[in-house]
Amino acid sequence: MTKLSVNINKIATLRNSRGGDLPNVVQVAIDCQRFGADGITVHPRPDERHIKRKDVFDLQPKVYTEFNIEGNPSPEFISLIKKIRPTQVTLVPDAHDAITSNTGWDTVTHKDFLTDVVNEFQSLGIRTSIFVNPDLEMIEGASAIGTDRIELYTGPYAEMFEKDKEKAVAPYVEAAILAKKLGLGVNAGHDLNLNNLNYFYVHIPWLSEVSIGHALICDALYMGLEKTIKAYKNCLKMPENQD
Ligand SMILES: CC(=O)[C@@H](O)[C@H](O)COP(=O)(O)O
Ligand SMILES: NCC(=O)COP(=O)(O)O
Repeated sequence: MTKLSVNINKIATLRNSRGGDLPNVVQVAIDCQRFGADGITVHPRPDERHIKRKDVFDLQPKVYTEFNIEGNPSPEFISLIKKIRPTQVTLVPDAHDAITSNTGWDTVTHKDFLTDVVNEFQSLGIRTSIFVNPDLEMIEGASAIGTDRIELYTGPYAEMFEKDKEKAVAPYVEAAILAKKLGLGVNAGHDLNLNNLNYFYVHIPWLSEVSIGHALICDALYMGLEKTIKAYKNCLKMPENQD
């Protein structure tokens, strides 16, 4: 079963816009889980533009599904993860001023650094995932590091999907096949939405998890959070006439 982890960064964006506590990030996380989310993802960035360090501590006791924390493994981030002990940590190479994640790791150049970080988190019983582009050399590099999973950066897939869906998904299928062969779990995320998600899932049905935030929260403005989460979960099923 492919799990849906709801990224609630944008709930924090809305809350921060007025400086109060509305919407309440913890209550939304509780409700997302009640509505069927298999996990909650947050990405506490250094500038705290949305999810703040305090949010992560407030969320920790209330996330009873899977808690996935994403971030660039700075000393501050590593310290936070060691205190929180989430289900999973997803390592992303984001620059501090990046508007959003826009590429995966060079797992060859950064092998030694990432190996140390992965070993440290795994020694604490935290599942590790490394954010990568669908580049076979980078998948092999991730395997050499010893990570539990990779997360395929699906921004380019989403962009190409609108023009040529077969061309969009092809490199991801190849990367996911290699990852599976190497014994890596396969997560995916970034710019997945109700339009492109099922096509991606049908071509890579052994996906462990998709983490989705921006489009899901935007859809919820029109459909409501419960109906939206159910709609995204429904995309993670094979069409009825296809076994
Ligand atoms: C790693 C990833 O793709 C997501 O965490 C994405 O970076 C969301 O971050 P923002 O919500 O800050 O755009
Ligand atoms: N890892 C991807 C994620 O958590 C959410 O990305 P997006 O759906 O906000 O683009």
